[in-house]
Amino acid sequence: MSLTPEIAERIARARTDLRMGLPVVLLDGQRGALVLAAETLSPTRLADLLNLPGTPVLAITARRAETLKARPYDGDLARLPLPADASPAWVRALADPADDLRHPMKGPLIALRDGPADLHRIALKLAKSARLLPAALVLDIDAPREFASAHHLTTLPAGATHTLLANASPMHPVISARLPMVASDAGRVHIFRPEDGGEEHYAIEIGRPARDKPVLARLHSACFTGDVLGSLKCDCGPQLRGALAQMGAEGAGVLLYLNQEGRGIGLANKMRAYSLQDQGFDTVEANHRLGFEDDERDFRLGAELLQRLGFTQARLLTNNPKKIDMLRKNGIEVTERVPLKVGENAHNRAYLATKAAKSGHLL
Ligand SMILES: Nc1nc2c(ncn2[C@@H]2O[C@H](COP(=O)(O)OP(=O)(O)OP(=O)(O)O)[C@@H](O)[C@H]2O)c(=O)[nH]1
Ligand SMILES: [Zn+2]
Repeated sequence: MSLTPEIAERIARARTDLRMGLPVVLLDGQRGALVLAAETLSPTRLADLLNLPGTPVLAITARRAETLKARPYDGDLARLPLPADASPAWVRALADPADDLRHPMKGPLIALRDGPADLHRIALKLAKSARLLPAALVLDIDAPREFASAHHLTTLPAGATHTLLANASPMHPVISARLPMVASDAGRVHIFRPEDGGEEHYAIEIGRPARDKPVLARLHSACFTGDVLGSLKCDCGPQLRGALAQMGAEGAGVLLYLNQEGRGIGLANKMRAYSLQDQGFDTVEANHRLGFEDDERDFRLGAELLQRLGFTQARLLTNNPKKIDMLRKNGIEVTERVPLKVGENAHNRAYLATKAAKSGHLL
């Protein structure tokens, strides 16, 4: 009945469970697996996990496996069996690259070749969507439904979870209100909320842009450090203010403020990436060492929000061709790329050069 949570709602619960260090149970027919996030694993929960029948494995992404010199036999991930005496420090050292340079020899790590990896893949997707380090402990268990019920654990059907995590959740408008800003007196903020319990996103409309003409638009990804603190490590703050100023000067535009902090890895992971950058890695290498792709954002969201606001054509303020491709693939005609070159300084010059060299940004 409708008072029972649907799968998207159970996934939202599962994210919270994993962030608190609780296990969740993935179900696949008669099979099932217990999943715990490596980042939030407590010593007592690890001890109890090791006391269950079977050998838990640590699933890590192929990116993290590359740094650890483990073979990702499953393609996009590697499964590392836990030694019987595995400690929380052992798990932590494999999941978190913070101490890689101080303790470089973690191996040799022998990854599993045989057996299915589908539940491990879902476990990693769940950890990423919970904005945790992408590393998860997975243990196949017998009678998974009974186990989950006895221990009050959230259960998720594997197939449907995989599908839902791969698709952007529908967004719904919540409220909009007028907001006079430095850039324009005629500002309006719209709040959108996804169905899956994820982050809300905002649209800042300047003036009343015509719906039947290309709108001056910006897809801005949240950057707490740049937008709020005035960080000099990136160009986000000046880009945010520059885009709003241009919309104010033209009298019309729409800026989507997408809460995809740190190119979609979350603020804690972005600060982990900054800590690796302090050790000498560039922005792309740091993401890879953490186990992430260079960019984990989903720009389908931008297309959906533009459409919800009634726009089908945009003049896009960006230096990132991937944003243009994604909008075009998702039903928005990008009639023009409007370059947004502001905020270069001595601290972010290398960062901007790396984005141009490795991530395809236009100079
Ligand atoms: N993971 C990670 N994220 C970063 C780093 N520096 C900045 N960011 C994030 O990168 C994103 C920058 O977003 P945008 O400026 O919208 O995107 P862009 O891909 O540079 O494209 P354009 O600015 O449109 O050319 C924000 O979410 C920042 O939080 C970093 O070193 N590592
Ligand atoms: Zn930034």
